Amino acid sequence: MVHPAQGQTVQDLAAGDLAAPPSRYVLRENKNRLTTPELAAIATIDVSRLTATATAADEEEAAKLRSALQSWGLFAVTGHGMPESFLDEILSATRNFFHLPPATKEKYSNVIAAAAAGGGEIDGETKYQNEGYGIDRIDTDEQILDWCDRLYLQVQPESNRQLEFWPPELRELLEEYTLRSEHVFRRLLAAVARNLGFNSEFFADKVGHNVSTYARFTYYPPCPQPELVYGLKPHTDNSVLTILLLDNRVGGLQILRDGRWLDIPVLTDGELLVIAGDEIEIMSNGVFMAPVHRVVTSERERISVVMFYQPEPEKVLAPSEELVGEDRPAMYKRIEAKEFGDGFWDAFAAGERTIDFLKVKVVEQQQQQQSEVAVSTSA
Ligand SMILES: O=C(O)CCC(=O)C(=O)O
Ligand SMILES: [Fe+2]
Repeated sequence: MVHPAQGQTVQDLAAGDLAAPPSRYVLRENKNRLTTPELAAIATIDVSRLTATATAADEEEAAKLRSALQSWGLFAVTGHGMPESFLDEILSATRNFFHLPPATKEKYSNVIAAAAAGGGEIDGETKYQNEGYGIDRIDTDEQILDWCDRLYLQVQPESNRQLEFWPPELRELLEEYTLRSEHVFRRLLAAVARNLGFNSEFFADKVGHNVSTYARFTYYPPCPQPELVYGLKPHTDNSVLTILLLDNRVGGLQILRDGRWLDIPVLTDGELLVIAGDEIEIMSNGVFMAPVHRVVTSERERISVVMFYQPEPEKVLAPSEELVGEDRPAMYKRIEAKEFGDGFWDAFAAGERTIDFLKVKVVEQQQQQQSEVAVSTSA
């Protein structure tokens, strides 16, 4: 059972002049920052140069994209056509939203029936819905909580928008950002397909033309002892690709590479970050891997605005047949995009990757069978 008081936002908690974070947030082992991580040397890709009729110079950009996806699974993006002033406006509006009085933000609460059910306490437990403002879902008393609050909204398809969760001061900006960042997503998806030798529409057809897009505005309050907590625990994204607009003042995003955590540098103003998600890993049969990443906090507040591009719910996620062969067996089982998406939150609360939590990866089983065969033949 989860104590209802756990539904308190981190921002309210942090405003209470704490000497140390409460134990629910404190990591059991020091998994966080014993040493100062190195900076990740990530590539910057000019998306305006990712075209189907590429010149030799543009081919270089496409090659850079492939190498970035295969090495890091993440890269910075320029040439997206959005003015720096527009991105700044989104960041400022996001900061302003989180600085509104608690009672104003409560109107968008992700606690189910906050008003009707007396703070959302149902059968002694706090119930959360995905969309809205608050903390991420708590499933168990053992769960170590992340040092962040968020506003989570479905932005596409438009017919699925639950506008009662949309703060008026973010609405127009989000509408425009949704259109513009989908353009970037589509361009990248086409380039990723061409990179693997397919036509531009190859992945677009698989994910559908009516993608499910979610926006996550995250606020990481200043933390009195940042080394004890996660801003956001290690995870991979539930997305084909994720487009991130990051705080241009404070870093904190880290990526796991070869067993070590590396800092993603604060981006140059006007740049976006792109991360490969679980769905592209499955569809590419592991040619492109979703990188494990996390956020560490500091004594300074930090914000991010993240767009997750997911396939239409009824689409089936599976390794593309063209990428499966004798030398590369299918590494993932087929799974409906909706089932995969629903599993994400269970997995996230449990601190696991959805791919592992839902047992979508099959390669280990095959390897296990092979090693069993090896053992029985050598015996
Ligand atoms: O805030 C960030 O920098 C990254 C957030 C993130 O990884 C996510 O929302 O999935
Ligand atoms: Fe993420």
